[in-house]
Amino acid sequence: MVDGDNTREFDPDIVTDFRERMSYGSYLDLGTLLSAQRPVSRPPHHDELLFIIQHQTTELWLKLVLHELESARDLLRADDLSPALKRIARVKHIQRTLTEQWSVLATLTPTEYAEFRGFLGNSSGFQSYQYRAVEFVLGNKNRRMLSVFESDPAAHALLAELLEAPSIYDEFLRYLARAGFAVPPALLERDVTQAHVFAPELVPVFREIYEHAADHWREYEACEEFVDLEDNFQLWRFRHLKTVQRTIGMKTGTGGSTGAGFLQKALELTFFPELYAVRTEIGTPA
Ligand code: HEM
Ligand SMILES: N[C@@H](CC(=O)c1ccccc1NC=O)C(=O)O
Repeated sequence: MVDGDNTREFDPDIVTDFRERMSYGSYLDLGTLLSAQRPVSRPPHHDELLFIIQHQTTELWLKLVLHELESARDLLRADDLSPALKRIARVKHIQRTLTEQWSVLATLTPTEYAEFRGFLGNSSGFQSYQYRAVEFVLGNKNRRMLSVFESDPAAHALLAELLEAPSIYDEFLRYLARAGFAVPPALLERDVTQAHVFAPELVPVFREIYEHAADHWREYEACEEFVDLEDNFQLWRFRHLKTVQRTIGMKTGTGGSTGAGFLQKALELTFFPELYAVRTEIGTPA
């Protein structure tokens, strides 16, 4: 119960002396985290803090997404399907948060944004290496993207490593092959530095899994998790496009692209096309 003055008494053992103890702020390195919001507009524009924090929180969540997806990929390689699915389940929640978060930035009006946009120079989300890393881990490889990071050796090295490594989908297909499914050998030996392209010969493998789900329950669940991942990723892209349209209309992007038109084309990129193609065939004669 609280006192009549609507304050709460400290419990007797509440710790208040942190001279020699780890505190909340020191554990989380809040000094570093909370000094990293440095508006560039002059005089500082009120809304630039929103813009910075929206991006920084996205980057923090992307860091965790990458951590979980790389781990899920490695677990698949080790035939540890259940823990891999646990990782993916977490990623899905983060994706939902990231998609929901667009509503905060949508409170930035076109007029407000135009007042500080000029200070952003050529910086753009196109240069987010973590976003690109997530695309690579999911299998949408594109060597050209590395050129953006020539001046950032650490980012370049990470992307180069992920470009050369099998994606989470490559590892899933290899897992299925080891489990006895007739995954086309060409897919297992493909050049993993290239984007995965639709392979019609893979669709019958998924058809078998979906039409005999009771016999392949774990694989069936895994397939649906992958579809959820792609679905969520596309929802984020769509919300980005819609936010861009309402904020800068058809203006060209600070990164040098045509802007909304360029982002629209990203909606046609696909990570796991065979998992969508199988839907057309389910329940039709073989
Ligand atoms: C008012 C808000 C925003 C506007 C007007 C905007 C605009 C744009 C535009 C025009 C592009 C195309 C590249 C270019 O020429 O610049 C782009 C790309 C991108 N933006 Fe944003 N953006 C906004 C917010 C965000 C936020 C909050 C994020 C989160 C990190 C983000 C991440 C990205 C990414 C990852 C790309 C590359 C997409 C791709 O390659 O398909 N953007 N943005
Ligand atoms: N490309 C955006 C600028 C922008 O949104 C941005 C600028 C710096 C850092 C991140 C950004 N976010 C997404 O592109 C524009 O053309 O207005």
